[in-house]
Amino acid sequence: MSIELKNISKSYGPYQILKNIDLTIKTGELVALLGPSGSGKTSLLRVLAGLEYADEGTILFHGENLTDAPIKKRKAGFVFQHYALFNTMTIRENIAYGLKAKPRRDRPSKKEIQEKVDQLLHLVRLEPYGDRYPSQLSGGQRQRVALARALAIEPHILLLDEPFGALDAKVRKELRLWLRRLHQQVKMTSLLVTHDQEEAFEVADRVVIINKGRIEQVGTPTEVYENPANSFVYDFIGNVNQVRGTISDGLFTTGAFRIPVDTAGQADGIAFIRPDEFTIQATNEQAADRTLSATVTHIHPSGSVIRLELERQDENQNLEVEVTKREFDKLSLSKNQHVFLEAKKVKVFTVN
Ligand SMILES: Nc1ncnc2c1ncn2[C@@H]1O[C@H](COP(=O)(O)OP(=O)(O)OP(=O)(O)O)[C@@H](O)[C@H]1O
Repeated sequence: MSIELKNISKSYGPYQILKNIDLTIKTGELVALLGPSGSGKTSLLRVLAGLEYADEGTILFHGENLTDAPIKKRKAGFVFQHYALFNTMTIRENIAYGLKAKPRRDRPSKKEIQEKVDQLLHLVRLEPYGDRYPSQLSGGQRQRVALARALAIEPHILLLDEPFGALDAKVRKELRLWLRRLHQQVKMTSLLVTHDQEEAFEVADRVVIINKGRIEQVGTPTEVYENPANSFVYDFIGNVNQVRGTISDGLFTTGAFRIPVDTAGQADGIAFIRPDEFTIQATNEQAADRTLSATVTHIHPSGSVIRLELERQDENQNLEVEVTKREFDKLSLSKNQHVFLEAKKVKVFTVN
């Protein structure tokens, strides 16, 4: 089941919270909607599900116009952050709930329901827990039950709103790998809402970055990480150093650092450089134009990657650099040492 959103807009009173959203989700694709708090992720999901209606625009489910159709017609399975399991029902009963609640003519037989529940318990790896109650499971296990329950009705699309948001970091990590594998098995067209960049990048086929109700970029995790479309996306996805400077006649300059840019004329600019995109030169001479002069202020020796804090010598600015343990040992860096940082990859945006 493919989904197409065309020019979707929505306001609450004077506040426009979704602005001309165009998005296509292909059949069987898992797309993550990623953005800061209040950016409109949940609102978009609700409009898609039929829990809210858009003021403008069209929603197509496999080519069929369901813009004004009620929730039922869209056949969506939901999983929310807070496990809405029925506490007085066993896990089996919880999973079977949606099937038992069907009108008699659509309802599968008792035996079919039992078989379906067995299959789903197997799919979410909870076979031994079918006769327990939700309070006897861990948070992660309960979310797996919630997913099994959502899948029981054989939805056309799966909508996941921060499904692992209430769980601790370790369980979240396990569950997102598990979700990835589950999705490979069931291949259900799915939309995952999250504000966690790592989660979106690890789980999704494609990522949609949303900010203030507008889509900033859509792409595979690699495309978005390697080629952020604008300064918002660069800043939002992962750690990045932002170095302010000026653009003049095709050259971005800050201190002795200069690199060519496509922008013509004069403007203020910001160069974005990720911490792992520097080469450290422990020499006394500046070897290249794209080099910043800096002093090591802190060394955080944490595992195979060493994180360094440095202070620029020509400006009052701190920089963050990451090097492999191997490179760090080779350079034998120490606190207060002066180095040059050569930027291997830089992206400059003009400041509006
Ligand atoms: N029923 C409502 N009435 C008025 N404003 C609303 C309503 N629901 C959401 N909003 C506003 O719409 C904007 C987008 O909210 P939404 O819940 O979609 O954001 P979100 O990206 O899902 O945020 P979070 O990650 O914090 O859940 C927010 O500014 C919010 O205050």
